[in-house]
Amino acid sequence: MSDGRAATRAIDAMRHGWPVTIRDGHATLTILPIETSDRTRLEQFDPGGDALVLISAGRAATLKLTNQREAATPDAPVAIARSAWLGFDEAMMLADPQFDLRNPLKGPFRAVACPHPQLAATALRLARVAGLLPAFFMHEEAADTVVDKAAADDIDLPERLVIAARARLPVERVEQAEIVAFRAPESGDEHVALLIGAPDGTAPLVRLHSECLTGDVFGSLKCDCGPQLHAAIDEIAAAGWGIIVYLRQEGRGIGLINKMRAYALQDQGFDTVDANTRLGFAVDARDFRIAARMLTLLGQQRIRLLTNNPHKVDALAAAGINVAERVPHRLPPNPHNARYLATKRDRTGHQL
Ligand SMILES: Nc1nc2c(ncn2[C@@H]2O[C@H](COP(=O)(O)OP(=O)(O)OP(=O)(O)O)[C@@H](O)[C@H]2O)c(=O)[nH]1
Ligand SMILES: [Zn+2]
Repeated sequence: MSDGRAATRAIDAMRHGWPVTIRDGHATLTILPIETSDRTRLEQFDPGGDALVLISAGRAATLKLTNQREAATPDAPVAIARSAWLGFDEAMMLADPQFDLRNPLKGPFRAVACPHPQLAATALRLARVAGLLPAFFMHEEAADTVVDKAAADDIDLPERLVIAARARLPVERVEQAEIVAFRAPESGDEHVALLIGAPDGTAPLVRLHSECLTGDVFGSLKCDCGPQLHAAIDEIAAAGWGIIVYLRQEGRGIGLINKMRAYALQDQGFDTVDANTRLGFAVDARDFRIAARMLTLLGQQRIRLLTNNPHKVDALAAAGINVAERVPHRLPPNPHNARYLATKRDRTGHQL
């Protein structure tokens, strides 16, 4: 089993703006997240000015840096050489898309062959887990905090998820309900399932709901999450029994702060897909194996799934869950989320 402590320490260091070394055998790559660093830290990290800047392929495409790359694979991380004028502020412009439309980028940027592309890919993944912009300064000298690539890649593996507690939880829309809390030892994520009604031997009606603080708590009109959650509780209650699997995968897995950044880009006119790509993330960064593991721990491997997203059905099936039926979960649009729903239909394969 890989060392989960080292991976957790790496995430913590990144959030604090401390460098982290990712190691695979003798190969090392040391990264300093741009978002949590500053001029002084950069000076300490790279006194000679010869570190590289690491960004994702999606961000590089947005910045039109891809055609200069040597790498043949379109998803490969992109390295940019620092030059005398590429200081901390300029690197922040590379990292954070909020200024893309306001500030014409300095340049020319020189994309160079990315050292240790596999380690760089792990670094970008860790940024997502840490909820940080996927952009780093990097060099090859070792830092104090070291994590093996295998341990870093394992940090949000669902296999070690366990049931931590369960209790009766009558809720506004249905009194017969029980909440089950799960803990993911490495990442510390606390996922929950709301069991509604009483098992009757049939396949439960299940809703996979990904956390949406803005929709679930504040009633945001930008998305359909809140109404979908409430309608799902009602439908499950009406069906007799079922489960809300509430996944702590805010913003389709990019975290709350990055989702707010995506919203700011949407205010500039980009849709939900392009906003994620401009930030340097996958359009959907969720791992539905977590949901499969939760259902398995609950003893429910044959389900009916409330969703419009065929990808959820495929991902559960790939993780060993028998989805006997997909039940559509459509709700009327409002003026604020109509474009969001149209984008889901037109660009991410939702059956709306
Ligand atoms: N990154 C990002 N995440 C968003 C945005 N709008 C909503 N979300 C997140 O999207 C997730 C909601 O997705 P779900 O309701 O599970 O569903 P779905 O993939 O659309 O599929 P359905 O089951 O058909 O509803 C939540 O984690 C929200 O926080 C956005 O504009 N950007
Ligand atoms: Zn939402």
